[in-house]
Amino acid sequence: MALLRSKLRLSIASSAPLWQRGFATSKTLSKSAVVTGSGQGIGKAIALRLARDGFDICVNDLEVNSSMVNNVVAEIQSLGRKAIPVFADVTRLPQVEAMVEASVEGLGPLDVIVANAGIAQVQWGMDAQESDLQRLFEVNFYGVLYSDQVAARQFIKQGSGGKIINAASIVSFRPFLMLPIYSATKAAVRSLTQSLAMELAKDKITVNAYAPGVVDSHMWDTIDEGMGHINGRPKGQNFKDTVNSITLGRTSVPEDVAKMVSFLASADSDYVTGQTMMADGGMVFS
Ligand SMILES: NC(=O)C1=CN([C@@H]2O[C@H](COP(=O)(O)OP(=O)(O)OC[C@H]3O[C@@H](n4cnc5c(N)ncnc54)[C@H](O)[C@@H]3O)[C@@H](O)[C@H]2O)C=CC1
Ligand SMILES: CC(=O)C(C)=O
Repeated sequence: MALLRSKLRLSIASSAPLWQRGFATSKTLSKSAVVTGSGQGIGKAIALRLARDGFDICVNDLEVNSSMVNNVVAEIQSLGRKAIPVFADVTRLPQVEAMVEASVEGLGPLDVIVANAGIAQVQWGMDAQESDLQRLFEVNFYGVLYSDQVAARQFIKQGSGGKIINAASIVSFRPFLMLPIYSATKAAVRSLTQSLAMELAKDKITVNAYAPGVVDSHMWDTIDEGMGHINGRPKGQNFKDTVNSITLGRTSVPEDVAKMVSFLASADSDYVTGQTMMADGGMVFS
């Protein structure tokens, strides 16, 4: 029965064009998604939202975060969807390859990858060292590129297209003071998203990115603390201060971002590619 189901999934996946496949619900054949860096924060919210949308989820993060990952997996399973934990460092191509392989093995054909894993570092551009550049670009750019490449190869092998969704930021459009190298990595992700959209359209693969504004997550805890070291503001103040430049008058929560990613992962976005879509409460108007 399981074999039949997986053969059925494969034949549906490979025979119907993406735009005819529509949404899966828990009662229909499911789709699957890999979400990198989904042990916490925005990635976790995306993983849970996509699970609610009907996806089975490969939950990825670094092994050091295994307990968080296992909790996300359990939460998804309690929603009635399949989930598997895969510990992989997205800066290492062989680990990304093994991650996608494990996802296909455990959950069936891949439909969506969300290249979400990222890190930030507060500093002045004038102080940035080679090791800072290396670390930030390795995770935020190489990690996204490797995830996209490996997923795209899998989509091409399956022959039915797919959706690549990258983590950009509003700093892809306009850098934040004290986040110069981080901002440059996110501008690079926006550019890569456009290039791969052009390159992969012939394979029925769309490539888009989401650009959050200020999101209450572990990342902003570290940004707030780092900025505090530079400008002396007390803990939490740099985060709070951002509200002054948010049109909707509040910082965001990971679920605000997950709603946009849900759209980008759905059939409703089939005619959208090469876009970096902002979910920032109106901080940057493009
Ligand atoms: N928090 C914010 O305000 C914003 C975040 N973003 C982007 O959204 C994405 C998610 O951010 P948050 O959830 O806020 O961050 P977070 O720090 O809360 O979570 C990021 C996750 O990525 C994982 N990760 C880091 N390096 C990894 C690696 N090499 N391999 C696998 N996993 C790795 C971390 O362990 C962590 O669990 C990032 O790409 C970030 O740059 C963009 C705009 C705003
Ligand atoms: C961390 C980040 O990208 C912003 C815009 O806050």
